[in-house]
Amino acid sequence: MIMIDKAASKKFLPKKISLQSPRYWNVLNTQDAATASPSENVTPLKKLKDDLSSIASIKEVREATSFDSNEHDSTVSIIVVGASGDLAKKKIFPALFALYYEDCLPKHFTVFGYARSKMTDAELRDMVSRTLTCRIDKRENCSEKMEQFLKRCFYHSGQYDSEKNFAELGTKLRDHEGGRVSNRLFYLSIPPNIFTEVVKCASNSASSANGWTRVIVEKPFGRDAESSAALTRDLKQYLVEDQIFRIDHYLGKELVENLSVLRFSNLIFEPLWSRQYIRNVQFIFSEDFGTEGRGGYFDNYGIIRDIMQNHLLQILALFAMETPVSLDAEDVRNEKVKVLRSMKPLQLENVVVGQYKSHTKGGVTYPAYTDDKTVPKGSLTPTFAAAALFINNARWDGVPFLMKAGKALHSKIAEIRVQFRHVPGNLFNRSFGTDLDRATNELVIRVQPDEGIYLKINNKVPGLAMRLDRSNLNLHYAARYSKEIPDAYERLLLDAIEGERRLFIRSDELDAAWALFTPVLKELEEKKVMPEFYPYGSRGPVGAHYLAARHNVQWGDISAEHPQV
Ligand SMILES: NC(=O)C1=CN([C@@H]2O[C@H](COP(=O)(O)OP(=O)(O)OC[C@H]3O[C@@H](n4cnc5c(N)ncnc54)[C@H](OP(=O)(O)O)[C@@H]3O)[C@@H](O)[C@H]2O)C=CC1
Ligand SMILES: O=C1O[C@H](COP(=O)(O)O)[C@@H](O)[C@H](O)[C@H]1O
Repeated sequence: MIMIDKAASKKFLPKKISLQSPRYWNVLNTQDAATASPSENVTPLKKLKDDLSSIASIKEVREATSFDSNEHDSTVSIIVVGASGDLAKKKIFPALFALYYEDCLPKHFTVFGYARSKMTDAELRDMVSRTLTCRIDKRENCSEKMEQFLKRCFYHSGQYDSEKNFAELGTKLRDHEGGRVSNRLFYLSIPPNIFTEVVKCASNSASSANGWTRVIVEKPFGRDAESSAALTRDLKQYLVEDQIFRIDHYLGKELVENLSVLRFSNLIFEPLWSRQYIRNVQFIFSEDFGTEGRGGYFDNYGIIRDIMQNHLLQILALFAMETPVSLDAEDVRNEKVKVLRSMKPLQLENVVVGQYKSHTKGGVTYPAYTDDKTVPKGSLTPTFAAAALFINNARWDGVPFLMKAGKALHSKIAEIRVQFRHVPGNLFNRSFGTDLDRATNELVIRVQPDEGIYLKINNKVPGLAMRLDRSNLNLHYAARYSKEIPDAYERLLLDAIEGERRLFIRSDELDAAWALFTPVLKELEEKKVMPEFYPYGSRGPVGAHYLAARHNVQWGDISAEHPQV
């Protein structure tokens, strides 16, 4: 067995990139940055911007600023393991094409699909071509670019536990690398029960001999603290932590990435970001479709593992963390871990679970969760959950952090709602009638769809009377920015290629996340807690409102009107 040479792999571990990445520098080359006010902090970057002022595309910036003098002599091979599957078709190949389209991929790159299905290169290209679209705002040379991209895509059929098949893949990769320094990124887009065998075969028989080898691991990372720790232990027989890129695609979403910018580069928010001014924070995820087609996977996990333990908890950690020492991956992840480890153990009494049932509306009958043939009859798996969490630290003591996630609800939305405290001794109390709660400020960060940030403020209605209403200071992305927002997988794939780990989950973060949810998940299962049934397409179980009310909270999305321009 050829173990990964840890010394060698360390040697090829990437440089610290973070804000040093040319991609991040390029931000300052945009029209918006040109309007940034001068400050000491900006000076070195401004200088860089000036130096780069004649450079137009991201690719040119990458080339002009490359730290790596060997970049032109090195190759990157991206191996999509499970290439015949849903995620590969839906997200990974389209994201790779988008990066190619934007000239963000290295000069020498190759994409290899790997799966058991028999396919020729041409058949893979045909499959991939059906999934590709061009940017809405930039359709020039689209078909030409697609053709060029597809020429870089290849396929190798093999078993997931066959070192021989991976060695064959390795040989093909070597042929394509043509003697250059070889860097290899394996994307495990396969069911989790085969992660370890694939990593074993890939590392033993197809890892790079002279460059880096990285592995992107899709969720789920286990289904509780023990299985997650076992998975990490198993992977670490073949990889060092720095080679493992645990993906949580919510961290790649534009508005989630913007959270730190909003907090740490605007003086007006950070001083308010604590128990002193914030009454509660809400993390809301809802989908207007059920688990159709994924019931088999979902029934073993449920909504708490599928959405809360990872996507929503990651957002919470970013929201609540202290200011990191820097934006380097380790500094940011250190702060996130501290938040997760400061959380009060989640009690069953602070959790509500639900499951959707069939509902007929406008002559259309929508199925119940258990109507899916891949779901066992009588399954108690929650398709909805709400939870009240608390952070036992000086900044957040006593502030309820509410989460709500559900499938087959009335809308598709993901948002963060920050409800501020009442204005003490408010002079305008009488102008609001009796519902003072409605007069508190609320900051809404709409992660998707129709990205935006708006702040609900009280405002005088123009006229001779002293009448107040609630209005929105509204940053609506579609109106403000003409550029299309990249898909989360684009950002994360590019980060993995560049060795930027900030948006990937470190093993101690994962342990802390599971430590928080595992006891309550076990209790739900052991006690066979009955989910509250809610009709497909509804707003979910009323239990979620009682839970919020017990913590003096009203869900902000209930009466929400979503402002646009
Ligand atoms: N689909 C999605 O939207 C999301 C998926 N994920 C995660 O990404 C990974 C891939 O997801 P997805 O593409 O939906 O998965 P699929 O079920 O489509 O599986 C991907 C490929 O793996 C192979 N495969 C499937 N089942 C097995 C099995 N039991 N044993 C061995 N090989 C198998 C198949 O390829 P072949 O038969 O050709 O070898 C299949 O095409 C999973 O870990 C999933 O949890 C995460 C977030 C969202
Ligand atoms: O990880 C998952 O995310 C999707 C939702 O992702 P989005 O980017 O479309 O919001 C969810 O549907 C799926 O159940 C879950 O596994």
